[in-house]
Amino acid sequence: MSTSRPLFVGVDLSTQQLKLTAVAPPDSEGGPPTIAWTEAVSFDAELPQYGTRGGAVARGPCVHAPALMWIEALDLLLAKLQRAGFPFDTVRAVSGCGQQHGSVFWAKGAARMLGGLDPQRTLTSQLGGTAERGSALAVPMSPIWMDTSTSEQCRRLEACAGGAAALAEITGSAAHERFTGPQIAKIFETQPEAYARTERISLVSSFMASLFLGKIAPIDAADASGMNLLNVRTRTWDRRLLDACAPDLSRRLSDTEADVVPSDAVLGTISSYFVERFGFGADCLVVSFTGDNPATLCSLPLGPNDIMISLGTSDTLCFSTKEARPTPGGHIMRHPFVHDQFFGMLVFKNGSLARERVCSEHAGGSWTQFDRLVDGAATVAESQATNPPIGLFFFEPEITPAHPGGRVVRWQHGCYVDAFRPASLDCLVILESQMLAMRHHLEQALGCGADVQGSPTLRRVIVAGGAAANQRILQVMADVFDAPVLRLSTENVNGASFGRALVAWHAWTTQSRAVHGGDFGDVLETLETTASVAALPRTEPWRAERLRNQASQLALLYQQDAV
Ligand SMILES: Nc1ncnc2c1ncn2[C@@H]1O[C@H](COP(=O)(O)OP(=O)(O)O)[C@@H](O)[C@H]1O
Ligand SMILES: O=C(CO)[C@@H](O)[C@H](O)COP(=O)(O)O
Repeated sequence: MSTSRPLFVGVDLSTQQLKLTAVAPPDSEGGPPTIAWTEAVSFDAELPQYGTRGGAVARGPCVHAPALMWIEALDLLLAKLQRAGFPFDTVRAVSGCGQQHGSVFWAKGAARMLGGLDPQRTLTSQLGGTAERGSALAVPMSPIWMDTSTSEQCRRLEACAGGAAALAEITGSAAHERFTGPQIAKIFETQPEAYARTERISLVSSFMASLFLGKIAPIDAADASGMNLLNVRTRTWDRRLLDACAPDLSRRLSDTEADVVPSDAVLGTISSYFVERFGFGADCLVVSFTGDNPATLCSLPLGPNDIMISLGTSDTLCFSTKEARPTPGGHIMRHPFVHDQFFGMLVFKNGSLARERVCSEHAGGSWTQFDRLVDGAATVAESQATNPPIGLFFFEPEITPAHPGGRVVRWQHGCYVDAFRPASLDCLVILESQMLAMRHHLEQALGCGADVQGSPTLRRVIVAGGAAANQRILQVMADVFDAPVLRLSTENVNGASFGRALVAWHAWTTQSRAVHGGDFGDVLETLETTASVAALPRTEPWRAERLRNQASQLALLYQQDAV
């Protein structure tokens, strides 16, 4: 074992990139851990041969990603680190996460292939299949969270449970097209031979863990909550729901006594492939991987009455809750580190990509120019407090509220318009509409009994994700939620991989009974010193009036445009 400063790694296989953060524990006990290294591979730009846009291949409602691209991204990520002199031998533990709900179908023989990889060759060249042996993947294109093609399977699953509310009572969510159970059902129905050839099914998170582990990794409780298959209270598969999706599903999902493992469980040591090819220590631990949203929860010092908003490809809003009280449009999932608790989540699909679209239409794709247009519109906002413009920017099918998409609705001067005057008002109004939509749906969720009390007792919003770099977005967020918006230090650009690096550290110290050993919550508390206020709510009365009017008009647009 190397004697230099130990590092702990978090890997995030999200929608558009594979990212890695390595953290070093604090020099003195009690301080915050520091980021020692970051690296990323962008799917579209660095692996163009797979033809993805925003990390996905879309054909109508079917949105998939090539699982082999994800494998090649790991080859590339580690090769980049190797070229940069990354000290692999100092890594004591690896954990990680992945975009939620997506599934990887391992072909028969895949587990054997994972356990016998040749360190002289890349993962891609071996798992992608060779002349001598087939691919490790039974289904090359993995359905991902942006897929909306499983409405029929969703209705069937709800019928099997006794309705949408009954399914939500069991699994924490009504049936959602992107959830893994309906997706598996569709693969079974449309590709029965591929399903028959499937040895195991992983989530994107447990798929990445499997590569590091050299065997198929178990699914963790937090990410399993996004499948419509897990009884969210007992943490066991609901056999009736499994059978409603596909035959012999249970043995394809787990092979151990427990159906799912805690999201911070130590799964074993790293595969000898990584030891021999890159120089990881043979005793480097692999700690359970989870979904990217629960992973972000592992990176923020979230206190009572705080909410987390992650602005990744999707916009998501999460809060901790002691009780599982599912809400109609939201999700209740197992908490990633407080094992007897849950978290509530609202997901908005038209998040960053919708903002990017507006940015490209009006600002030529430059965020600096976009910001100028937001500022320009903000100077006249005061004069529009009584009858302010508002819109629905549903370019893609929306999750919250459920909407088929392909539609932008603009409301100005009391009527529907095709374009705002000036057209660049889109830049400010999309931000206001997105944030007001979050608040609207949070209030509905709170009405159903979440622990967070809501404005005005909402204490803080803590943000993460790529778009959290944008000050204009955070200012509108602070105004709408009427609460301070905090961000961790700007170098901490990827909360999800950072959070999992912290989990890796905590799991290692707990296992080795070394320095730390306390609660994971204590680790997160040390991060308070790195959090700073990025935006405070502005208090001019006209602004409150504008937002109030926009909120009521938005609720009306929802009703009028309801499907
Ligand atoms: N300055 C900015 N302003 C607004 N959005 C931004 C800015 N910088 C990055 N983004 C957005 O961040 C998104 C990527 O965030 P990220 O958290 O890396 O996504 P994911 O984890 O889903 O791959 C991009 O789609 C981009 O639109
Ligand atoms: O579908 C969901 C959560 O339910 C998405 O939030 C995915 O988990 C993708 O995450 P990002 O890549 O946008 O972070």
